[in-house]
Amino acid sequence: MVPGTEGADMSGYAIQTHELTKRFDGERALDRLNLAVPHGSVFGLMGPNGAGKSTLIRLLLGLLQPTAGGGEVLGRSITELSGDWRKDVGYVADYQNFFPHYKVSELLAFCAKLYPNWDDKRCRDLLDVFKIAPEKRVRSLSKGMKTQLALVISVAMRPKLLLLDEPTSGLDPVMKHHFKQLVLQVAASGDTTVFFSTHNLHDLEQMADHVAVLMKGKLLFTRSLDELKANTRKIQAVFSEGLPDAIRQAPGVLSVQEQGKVSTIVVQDHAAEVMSLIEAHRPAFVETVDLSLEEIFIQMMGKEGYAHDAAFQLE
Ligand SMILES: Nc1ncnc2c1ncn2[C@@H]1O[C@H](COP(=O)(O)OP(=O)(O)OP(=O)(O)O)[C@@H](O)[C@H]1O
Repeated sequence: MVPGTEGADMSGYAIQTHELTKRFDGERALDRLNLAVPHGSVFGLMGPNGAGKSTLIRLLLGLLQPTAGGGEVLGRSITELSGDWRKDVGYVADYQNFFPHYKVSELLAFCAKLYPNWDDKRCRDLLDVFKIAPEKRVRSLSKGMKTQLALVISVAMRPKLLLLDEPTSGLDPVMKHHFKQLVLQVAASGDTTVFFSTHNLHDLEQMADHVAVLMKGKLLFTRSLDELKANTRKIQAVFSEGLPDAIRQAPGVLSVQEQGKVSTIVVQDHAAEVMSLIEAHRPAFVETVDLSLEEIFIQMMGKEGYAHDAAFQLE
């Protein structure tokens, strides 16, 4: 086994799901999800309210049982009852449910006994960064402070996998920054896979190297961010007789906009072929322009028949 890949399955994925399905009262919250999260990646799962993000994370943790299909986390089946492997999984939920009457120091002492890889120095350093006073009662912390405490615990346990459910939603801008920096530091070690859900495109762009979009329980697409950016191109071309139909209908064309004689063509995965086709039709002018992640998402959502604003927000 390659050093540092302990806990990944033989195919190098920290998380894999196979036709994973969850119904609540007959309603499908997750619909035949096939997802593969590479070991060591920072994987961002994007989706609007009710898309199924929390349901997926709770299934991965074994807090819910699937209606059909299955999956593996760190090479172990998510339906396996033994909880042993979960000591390697850090989890920051969208709502923290710690023992409210404990002091922060008591909660941390409890965690230190629970997790075999607990790193006390790391824990103390992080409490300083987030300015959480150990003598405070957990119940007296604000929602954002509880989220920070959950991250401190999840990082101090030195997890192989860190699952974060909309982690930055209750944090102020300064704490959001610290939080993201910390997650990136953890990920940079290469030993920890980070899987986080978000509504926010900027979080995705700043943190993730792989992305997936979930809508109404279905996976719309999943890709590495570099690949997504490299393989999606905007081509602007001027044709004296207007855009030929052969180009409009070419494989990989996500959208076409025409303003006067200028055609703007967004193409995915087939940019070289579309470019050759354009040149064969002798345009008066042609150039290729990079797209921002926001533009790429708008295009891909449009291709799947969704309005982009239904899926994500910008800050
Ligand atoms: N315990 C439950 N019982 C019944 N329905 C549920 C339960 N948990 C989730 N659902 C339903 O499953 C669907 C997916 O919910 P989920 O919480 O996974 O979405 P989400 O993407 O995390 O949303 P949000 O961004 O608002 O947190 C929703 O329609 C929700 O109402």
